[in-house]
Amino acid sequence: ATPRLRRLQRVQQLAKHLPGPPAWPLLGHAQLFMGLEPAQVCELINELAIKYNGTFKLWLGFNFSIMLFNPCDVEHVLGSSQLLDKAMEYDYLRGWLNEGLLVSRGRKWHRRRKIITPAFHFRILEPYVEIFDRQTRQLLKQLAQACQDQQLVELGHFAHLCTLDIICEYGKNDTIKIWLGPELNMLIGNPKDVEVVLGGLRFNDKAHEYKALEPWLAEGLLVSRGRKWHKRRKIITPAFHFKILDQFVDIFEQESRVLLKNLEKERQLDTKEGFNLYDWINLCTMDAICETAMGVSINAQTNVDSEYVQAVKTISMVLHKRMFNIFYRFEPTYRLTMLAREERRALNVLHSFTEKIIVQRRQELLQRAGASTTEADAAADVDADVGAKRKMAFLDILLQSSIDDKPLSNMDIREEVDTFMFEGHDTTSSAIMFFFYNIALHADCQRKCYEEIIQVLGKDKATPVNYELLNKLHYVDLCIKETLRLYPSVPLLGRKVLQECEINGKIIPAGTNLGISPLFMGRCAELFSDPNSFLPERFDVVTSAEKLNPYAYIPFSAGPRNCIGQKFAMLEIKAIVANVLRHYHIEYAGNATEPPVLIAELILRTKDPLMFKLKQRTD
Ligand code: HEM
Repeated sequence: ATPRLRRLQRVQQLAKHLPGPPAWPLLGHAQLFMGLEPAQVCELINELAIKYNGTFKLWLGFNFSIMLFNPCDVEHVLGSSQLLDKAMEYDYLRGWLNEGLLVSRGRKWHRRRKIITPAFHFRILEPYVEIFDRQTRQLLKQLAQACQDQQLVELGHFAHLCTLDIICEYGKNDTIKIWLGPELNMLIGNPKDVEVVLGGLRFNDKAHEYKALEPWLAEGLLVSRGRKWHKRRKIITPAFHFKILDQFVDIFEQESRVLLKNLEKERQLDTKEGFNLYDWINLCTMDAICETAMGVSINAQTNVDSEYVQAVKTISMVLHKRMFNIFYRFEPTYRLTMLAREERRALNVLHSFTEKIIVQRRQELLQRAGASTTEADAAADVDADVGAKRKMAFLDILLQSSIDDKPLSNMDIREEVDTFMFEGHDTTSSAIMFFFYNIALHADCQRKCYEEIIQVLGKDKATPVNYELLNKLHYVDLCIKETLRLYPSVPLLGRKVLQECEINGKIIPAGTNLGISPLFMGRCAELFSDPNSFLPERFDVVTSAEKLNPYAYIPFSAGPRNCIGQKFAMLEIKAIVANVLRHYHIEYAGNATEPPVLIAELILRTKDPLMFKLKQRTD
């Protein structure tokens, strides 16, 4: 027998004498845990501990564990200087923590522990107490408010915001480091450093967190790197040319008309608590991006239950969870979760849909290339079975592009189209929702927006918006910019340092993650006067005294890897808000004196939905 087999035989021999539930061949006790929710796993372990008097064995396949609940046993293990190595389950942490103190062993652990211990000396901890105190008071205020409102208090959430505030406290105005195990993260808070990072191509690689996007977006523009990114960016840039955007305004117009119908139903319901505007806007922006990116209508606004719409919603939820919940970060354990199963199902729907459209459109283009001009024109008017229409700039440009004289494969195109789908709808809907929130709270701003819209578009509500008219909405433009300062749709950007480098005198080691927060910078008093007030005029180049630093205001990021879709986004937002505002006066139905609790995930959102009421305009 091999040494491994001999070891297993020995384990099996000794295990026989230990208490524990009966085991199945090969599976061991794994079947006991299959399909259980995390809370049920804890309950089961608790029951087994009681049943077997504090000590029991568990076979998970060939993996043998003993669970110890008896204080004498616990003392023996934790008090020992021999039993210092961590269990196999900790290996999943290595992808993130590498050999940080938590998982390291032997001599390495000893040495590290020795040098890290002084960092927790009371003299070092003492100055932190003031920060804990201040942040806890803030936490208490939130809790007191929650009790007053008789809400159920979700402590975990408040605690999370409190720790975020502590980090921001350190980072005020500057660049700070945060160690997560051996992984160094730098949070960059000053525009000079931001300029070095975003202003060139040296820091073009995205941070580790973006990996969660790969199952859906593969190597699309948002996550790709190096030469691939360069070449793709070059061929995609023309897709956002103003002549192409001009055609899309029709789509924005049509989709906002459908939105108006849905809003009218909500207005007629006229409930006391108002309604969640975000959900309707999100469906509207999903319709708009689907039609502009792929040329097909999914009719999300009229068919919320469609498989594709549900899959987009599922995948957005999965991405949020994977990026921000540590339990879903480690691939091997993640693969076994229900979430992973949901993700696989949703990806299958999304990828098959995109592929079908690409294949079909490629064939159409080939047929048209081989046909005479009149035949081609006739074919151009026929919609295919998935409802393909003629305005297909994004997909068309990709299909007609080549890199190194080779056309892009279906997979190449799919990743870019999926990237548009992802980047192009939650971002704009978040911006539109916060826009309405801000102007609902600032009656004067709402009035000015409305007056400008009427002045530019005229009184006839049936007049469609177009590219030229939207560009004349100057005051609306200022309100959108100010909204994105206070509520940037992408609250955090991350880059990875591949080689040791210098940022304004600071030497940054290779492997560091760089974090830049448009949300934090947008509210920094050193960068914006009266930062918490909604003051759209600050962006007016003619009247504003404030000179804005392009690296302080970065909702669309900045530099060569900025948002490629920003002009598209501004047009779409303007088309939707202009159409809604000329029909309705917007009222905020929540508590206007309390700012919403923000959750800075992949896309900025509020803890509770923002609720609105609408009043039909009769003038
Ligand atoms: C208010 C709306 C939007 C905001 C605030 C926004 C913001 C951003 C930000 C901050 C980035 C940089 C991300 C990073 O470095 O990790 C980005 C990248 C990107 N955005 Fe947007 N975006 C918006 C709308 C759109 C739309 C409508 C589209 C497409 C139609 C789009 C397509 C992209 C793409 C493809 C990238 C990746 C560019 C690259 O890496 O070269 N975005 N966006």
